[in-house]
Amino acid sequence: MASTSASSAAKADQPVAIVCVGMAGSGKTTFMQQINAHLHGKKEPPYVINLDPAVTHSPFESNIDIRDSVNYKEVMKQYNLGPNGGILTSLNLFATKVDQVLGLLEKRTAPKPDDPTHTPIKHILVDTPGQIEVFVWSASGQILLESLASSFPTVIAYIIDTPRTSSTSTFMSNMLYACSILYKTKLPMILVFNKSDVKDPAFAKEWMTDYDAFQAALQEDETNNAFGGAEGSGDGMGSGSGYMGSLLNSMSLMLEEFYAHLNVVGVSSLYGTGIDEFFAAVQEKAEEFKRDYQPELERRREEREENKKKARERELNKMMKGMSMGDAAGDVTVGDVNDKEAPEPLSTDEESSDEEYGDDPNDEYDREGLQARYAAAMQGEDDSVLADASFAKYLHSQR
Ligand SMILES: Nc1nc2c(ncn2[C@@H]2O[C@H](COP(=O)(O)OP(=O)(O)OP(=O)(O)O)[C@@H](O)[C@H]2O)c(=O)[nH]1
Repeated sequence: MASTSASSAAKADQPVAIVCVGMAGSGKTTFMQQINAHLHGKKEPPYVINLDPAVTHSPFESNIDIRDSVNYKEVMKQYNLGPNGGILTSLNLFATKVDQVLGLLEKRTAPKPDDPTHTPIKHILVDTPGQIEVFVWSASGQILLESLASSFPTVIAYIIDTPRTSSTSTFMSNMLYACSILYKTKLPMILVFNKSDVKDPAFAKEWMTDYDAFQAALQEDETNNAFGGAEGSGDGMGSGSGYMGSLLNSMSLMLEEFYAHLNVVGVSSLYGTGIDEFFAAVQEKAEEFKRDYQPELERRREEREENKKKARERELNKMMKGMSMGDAAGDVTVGDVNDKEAPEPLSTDEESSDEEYGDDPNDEYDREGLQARYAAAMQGEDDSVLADASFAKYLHSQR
């Protein structure tokens, strides 16, 4: 599959995958809705994937929705998890279906030269959970992103709440967060300063390009005691200890190199301003992906192939150990991934209940059979085992 993906990724007319990440309240959903509407308005409907299992109401339709495959509330109940654990485990379960997701994507985005009425898909929009770390720092988030990037030019859009980023300290916190996402995902990134109707993001662009301007703002924040804190607030001196100032100062120097790799756009998702600039940045980053990121991805993939056999063995052993611990996890199953345009519904795995393991409690889930099916699945011959309850139990035991 890797070589197919690699060669397909090299095609020039491929759609660009835009993965939207942003903190809760940054306006990620409104932004997604706006770019979706913008593309529909241009008669270039995108392919939309929702990876947020906990979202209760979405103002736009998704072609693939994690909620159709994983029941987040059931996951929380069965595994006795809180909201974040529920999102993480739902993503883990969904990641086992990544091959189906890619299969659908490749099918839907394939050119149809024989059909003159066919509108080619130019953009794939991916919505992610507001708990950024659950997506960016989880193994499943990594699997989903890497799989996407192995088939399509992929760009991260980091949505920032501009009014809440206007002080030097919140700005720097956000930049460090963006920096960590960039280094974790190793994908080109666009900083989307949202809510430009409330606060003009010009200040942020200036701080990112003009060191002196950031210094001046820092000085002002210090003078106004914007950093507060024990030393600064109660001594009547009117300014902080200087610790925050010097920390922010050093960080701004350090981040100069990082800023050079970013595109910055100001948008108002509410009023639709800045969306054209955003898509221009997407185009630029997609080119950058093909030029700079793709060779690195290929190199990493080859490196992984080298170690794959050993890793398979290790994982298999770990899985066997995990399952013989007598895990009492429930019967949560992951439904097959289907999309809204699929002509015929795919079968679900609802039947993959405990009878998969046999009635004999000493059977240890039919180790040999499972081992063989797992090995087959790892070779890409059969992915159905990844969705059954055995694997759900394994995932649970690995949390
Ligand atoms: N003024 C203004 N408000 C906005 C803009 N974009 C989003 N909002 C508002 O910001 C709030 C949060 O927006 P959402 O789109 O729900 O944000 P989110 O990041 O998806 O939040 P979660 O769903 O909690 O992850 C809503 O009240 C939006 O109306 C904008 O460009 N300008």
